[in-house]
Amino acid sequence: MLFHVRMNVRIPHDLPSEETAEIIAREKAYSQELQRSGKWRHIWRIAGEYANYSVLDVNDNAELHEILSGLPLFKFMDIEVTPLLRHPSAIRDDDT
Ligand SMILES: O=C(O)C[C@H]1C=CC(=O)O1
Repeated sequence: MLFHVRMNVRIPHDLPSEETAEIIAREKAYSQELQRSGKWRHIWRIAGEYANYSVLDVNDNAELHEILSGLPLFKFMDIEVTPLLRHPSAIRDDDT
């Protein structure tokens, strides 16, 4: 199942910089591992915002929730999820 996910990040300004850097490093490793596994298909920075648009390919809603709630930055994020399905006019074979 494909989901479009918008993640808006708001890290409190008073969080110590070492802690912020450590969380961001863990976030990067977590997301890159999921990208390598094929679960996290796309990640795009939204220009001018500390936010991203991502496409995740997961088995079900429960797996999506597990992945999103496991994000090291989860507690500093607002997340919007949109379920996707193949468009009847799509011509690419690899976008199901
Ligand atoms: O920077 C972001 O958009 C937040 C986050 C999501 C994946 C990742 O590596 O960082």
